[in-house]
Amino acid sequence: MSATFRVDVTKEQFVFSAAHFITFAGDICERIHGHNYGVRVSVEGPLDENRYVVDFIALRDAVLKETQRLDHHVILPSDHAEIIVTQDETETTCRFRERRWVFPNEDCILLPVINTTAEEIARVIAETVREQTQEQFGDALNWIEVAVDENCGQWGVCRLPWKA
Ligand SMILES: Nc1nc2c(c(=O)[nH]1)N=C([C@H](O)[C@H](O)COP(=O)(O)OP(=O)(O)OP(=O)(O)O)CN2
Repeated sequence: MSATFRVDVTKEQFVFSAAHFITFAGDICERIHGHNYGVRVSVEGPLDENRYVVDFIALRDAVLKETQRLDHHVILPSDHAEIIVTQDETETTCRFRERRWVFPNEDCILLPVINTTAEEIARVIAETVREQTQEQFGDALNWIEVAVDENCGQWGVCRLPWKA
């Protein structure tokens, strides 16, 4: 069997603090609460002329850009069937049945997810990092995986093929 190679990057700076709430079991909607999310990223592929899969630093910087974008925001889903998010010039209003939350626009990040679970947030980070680094890293890689830790060891993980 031939060798396979992968890089894993996880840094203290990858922690982002954000508020969210999810629905589960059909109609239970959590109270808004926060997590200090942690992130790990992995990429698998052949070694290049430097004997790298990819440069740690370039991968680190792409993830940092995304964790910094999410840090200190309320993360809301844009694709949930019942959490309805609307925005006017200044405010973001979020409704779930009879409940309503209102935030300044600048405090919110809408993600293209059904529910803001760790798995879904991992997918969004993986898609964004893949898109940002694809030109630089080329197309020989096999996959990218992002893991998001919601609470000291509760990880949601998403692996995407390198070629979208
Ligand atoms: N597979 C997943 N399971 C759960 C997710 C998730 O994203 N993926 N998310 C949640 C909730 O968001 C929940 O709020 C998790 O938060 P946590 O603080 O861990 O909940 P606890 O009740 O365990 O909190 P304590 O601080 O430990 O009391 C649930 N499941």
